[in-house]
Amino acid sequence: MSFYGGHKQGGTPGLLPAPYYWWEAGALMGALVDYWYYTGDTKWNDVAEEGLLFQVGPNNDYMPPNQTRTEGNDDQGFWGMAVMTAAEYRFQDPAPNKPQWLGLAQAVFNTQAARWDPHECGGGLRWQIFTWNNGYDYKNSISQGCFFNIAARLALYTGNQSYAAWADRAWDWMASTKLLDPESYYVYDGMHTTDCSRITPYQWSYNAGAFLLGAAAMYNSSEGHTREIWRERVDGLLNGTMVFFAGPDANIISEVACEPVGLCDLDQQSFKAYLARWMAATIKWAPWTGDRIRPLLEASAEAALMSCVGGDNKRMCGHNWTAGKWDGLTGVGQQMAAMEVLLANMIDSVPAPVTEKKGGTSAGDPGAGGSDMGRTDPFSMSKAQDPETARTVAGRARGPALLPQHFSALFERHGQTYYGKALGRWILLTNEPENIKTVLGTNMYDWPIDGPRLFAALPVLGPRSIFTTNGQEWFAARTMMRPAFVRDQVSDLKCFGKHIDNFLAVIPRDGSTFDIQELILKLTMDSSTDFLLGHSTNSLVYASPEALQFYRDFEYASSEAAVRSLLGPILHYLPHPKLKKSAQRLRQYIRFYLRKVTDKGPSETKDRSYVFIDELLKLKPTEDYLIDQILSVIVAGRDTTASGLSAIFYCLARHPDAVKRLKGEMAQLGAENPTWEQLKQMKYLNNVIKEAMRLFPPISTNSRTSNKETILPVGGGTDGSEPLLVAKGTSLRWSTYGTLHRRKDMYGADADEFRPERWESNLRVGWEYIPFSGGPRICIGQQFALTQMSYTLFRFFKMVNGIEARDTGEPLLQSNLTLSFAKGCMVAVKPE
Ligand code: HEM
Repeated sequence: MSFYGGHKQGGTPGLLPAPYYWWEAGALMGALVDYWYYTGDTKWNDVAEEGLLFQVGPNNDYMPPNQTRTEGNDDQGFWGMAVMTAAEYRFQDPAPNKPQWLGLAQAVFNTQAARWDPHECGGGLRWQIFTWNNGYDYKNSISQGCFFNIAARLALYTGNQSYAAWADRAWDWMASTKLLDPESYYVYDGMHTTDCSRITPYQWSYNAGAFLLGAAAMYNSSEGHTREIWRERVDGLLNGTMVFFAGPDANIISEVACEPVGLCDLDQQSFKAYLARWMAATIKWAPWTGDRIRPLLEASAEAALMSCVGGDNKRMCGHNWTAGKWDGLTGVGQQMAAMEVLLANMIDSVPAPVTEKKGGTSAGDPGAGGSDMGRTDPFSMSKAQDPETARTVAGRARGPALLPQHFSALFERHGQTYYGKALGRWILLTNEPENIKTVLGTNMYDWPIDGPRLFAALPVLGPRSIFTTNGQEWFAARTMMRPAFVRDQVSDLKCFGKHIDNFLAVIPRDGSTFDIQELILKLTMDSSTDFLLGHSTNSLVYASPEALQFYRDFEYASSEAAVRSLLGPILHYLPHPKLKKSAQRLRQYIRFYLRKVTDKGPSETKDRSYVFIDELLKLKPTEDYLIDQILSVIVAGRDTTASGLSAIFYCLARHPDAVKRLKGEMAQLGAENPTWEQLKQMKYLNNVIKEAMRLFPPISTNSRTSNKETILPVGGGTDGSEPLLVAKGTSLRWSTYGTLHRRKDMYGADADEFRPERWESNLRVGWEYIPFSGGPRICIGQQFALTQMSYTLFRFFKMVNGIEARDTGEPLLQSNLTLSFAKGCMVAVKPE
């Protein structure tokens, strides 16, 4: 502790002096927690607590302002692992008004899961968080190791399977890229995203250790066959770890990549501390490993002690333990490593780590870190930051992370209409139905689609689509499409029914957990391509390579488009060859089917009365114009319907009472599949849909930009009740999610609750309920979407008896072009 000055006057708690990096201070705080755990000596507890809390940052997720400029995922990860240990060992809990250990670890996990990057090398976390930092193009094993380690330990501590699913994902990616060689279990340093097959072959002891402990946690929290798999992996990793043991009996830890040649840098001089720390901890969760690990720790501790005779006080430890003497090096890393390996030998005399159910006291916060997720600007801190514009990389795509409380709090703090700054640009935010009515309805020509809203759609849909045009051009596109959505077309359930059959066929009925959102996304892609083109992608059954490519391009293009909408015009004019290529391929796919019809006559699908493409062709538009509009309708209808359906299942999985009522209503219809007219009559079913779309509106936020100086009816004056003069070029944003749709003055004190019954009373809503928007540009596919959703619900609950939520806590939501569950919607069904 002589190196640490954070607890002294003038020092900063949680910081080591230069040249030590911030991450190593996090590791040191973890070492202090270990010191107390093994010895019972509380001397450094307050120092550790102070340091751990001082560095949390304004969003309580270890992204403090003075570090974020250069912060990597591994840096943040080391702090995350330190607080995870504090929760597991029941280290003194902070005062109730302070962030708690478990919640902090969850915050680190959440922000990192949101950075999972499927676009380069098929997944993984980048080393650096921010684009301009050296190392942003590198995916290193320690970043994955920290993430895997925390996810696995959170799964064990909380029992929540979604953490385990992420640990699995991280493991699978490491194994598939061979960064963690599934044969030898060696863990290599990393790879550049420019060449994902070229691995940097260095092996570091902390990589092996981080995966070893994580695998032990996974073993401990799993059952049956999965448990056996993790047992094998623990053994494999332990075998691989042997590469770090040197000396005559190959039983002394050595940093083999640099130590023998005396070239370990300051960071590397501390790595052995973590291998020793995690090997010892592994024994608690995977007890059979003890027989192999104990002798290694004992020999290493003896050797380390021999090196602790250096420095002026003759008590400083060296780095090379195989030398049998002090090697002339001193530092925090050396001290920490020697201490950890010594403590590790006492593993059998300390209590087992606790879990939430078995003795844990640390309070969790599953949604923690949400307001920092995907922050791309290290200078903007939480208070000034508009969470709607934050970016995240999670699950299937990127999007801002959303927390309803956060939105409401912003309006409570600033008033119902206020100016805020997002990524350096001023925008006007409103939660006033009257303002939204003006912008979308009465005064829509002053508020065209432009600015962020336009930049989202342009790269994929081009400048002539119904989504990117205004005035006459928009009107022409809408007029052309309108006949396609008349009642007869919308009520034709034949085409959709086929895809519902495929959807129901892949639902596991043995009570196992699955992600229903993923299946719904496939369902809506299959049905919308079928409806529009007369040919389905068939992703639920057998997809052709072209269809699969279309699916992938679509996912990629919509996530990139969302990012571009946030970053605005600058990014828009920069070349983006990958996105361009994706958009080209999407168009090519549609062109192929279009040409089939133009060459051979109306679509080959004879069992259907109606195919969108056939109808539009009768109007003789140009090919490219038609492609623009077809792609627009896929964008408009596919993810939105999937988002709505996922929200419905999410809510029903938590409300068995509602499922019971729904099934009661369904029972009155008999055994046949319902007609469109019958579905319309089902009051409760329709209220379920309405209520889920209130809480989780698929288009969670929207915007328009003023094309002249204009007036909004409210938001001005000292109390915001007077008209507000708005300058030309103002971007106005509103949010249905979290604010407008949850206004307590409209929906009552239980506005955050799912209660379909609320629609049975005389609840009269106008512009406070706009999942399908309003005014002349109201969603053209509203009836179509509602029919698909109600039919899906009906068929689903005809097949199963109930649905059960398999993820707990606040949902982690993200908003791309549409709202989705960042970690999927994990459920299980009860067969009829
Ligand atoms: C639950 C499902 C759906 C939701 C929540 C939804 C929501 C919306 C919203 C909020 C808008 C207004 C966007 C804006 O003006 O910025 C919109 C527009 C539109 N929607 Fe939907 N939509 C859904 C399904 C569909 C489907 C299935 C289709 C077609 C098959 C569709 C086609 C369109 C089109 C073409 C527009 C543009 C209308 C215009 O600008 O005139 N939507 N939708």
